[in-house]
Amino acid sequence: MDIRVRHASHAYGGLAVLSDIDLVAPAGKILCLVGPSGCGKSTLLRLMGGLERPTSGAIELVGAPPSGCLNELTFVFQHFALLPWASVEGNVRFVLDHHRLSEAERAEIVADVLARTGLADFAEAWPRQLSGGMRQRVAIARALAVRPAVLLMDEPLSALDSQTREILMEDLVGLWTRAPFTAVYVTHNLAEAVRLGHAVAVMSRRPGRIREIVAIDTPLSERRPDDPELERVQARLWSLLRDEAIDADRELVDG
Ligand SMILES: Nc1ncnc2c1ncn2[C@@H]1O[C@H](COP(=O)(O)OP(=O)(O)OP(=O)(O)O)[C@@H](O)[C@H]1O
Repeated sequence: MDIRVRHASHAYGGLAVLSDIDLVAPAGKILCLVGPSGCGKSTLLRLMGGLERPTSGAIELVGAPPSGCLNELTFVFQHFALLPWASVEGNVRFVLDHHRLSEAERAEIVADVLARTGLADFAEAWPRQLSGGMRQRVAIARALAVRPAVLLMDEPLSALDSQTREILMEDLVGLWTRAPFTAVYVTHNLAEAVRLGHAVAVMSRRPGRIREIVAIDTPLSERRPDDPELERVQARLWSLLRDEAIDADRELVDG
């Protein structure tokens, strides 16, 4: 399923946050959104997910959802928001509770996503026993359990240390390579954007506009941290962002 943003603008009261965003997140690809602090990345993601309505313009879902889709749009946030009183398995099971599924179907989905995210041996563990990386795996497993048409990810790795981030990036690439999903992925981190994005949409400072969409052709599974082509793309992204980021930073200090 594609998610299409049609000339969307958004304001909070008198604060214009997004201006005339026209963008497609194509089915089966990961679209990264980068931009200076406060430019409206999370707001755009929330509009895409239907948590807010744009002040003007529209958001459309186009095409058929994947087979077995229980929720078309699912979020993964920076903070994992796991249920502390439920085990890993219980946390995943929870999102299936209000869907009409047999017990066997439910068990199959839970076992499948726990295996895909490397959590099969941790099914009985409690969130408090898990490292940050493992907790975020649970959040990803929970999101995948509903077989979403589009996975909306808001800085999912930014609370993690750099080594864990690297491992989870490899996990996400593995998950996508084995079973391609559609995702919109907000990040501050350009290295993450060039590792995970089939395309990277660069936003201007607030009110956020799309400055440019940079496509990256290297297959995800062939991307390495020190790949010179990716370093070149990352430098290009930084050249697009640098002045906007400096101005956004000044705006926050002055404001
Ligand atoms: N619910 C809200 N009510 C009022 N203002 C809001 C609300 N949510 C966000 N804002 C403001 O809208 C602007 C854009 O916020 P948003 O979180 O979308 O930006 P962002 O690019 O994701 O920021 P960051 O990179 O810092 O995470 C900011 O100035 C923020 O303070």
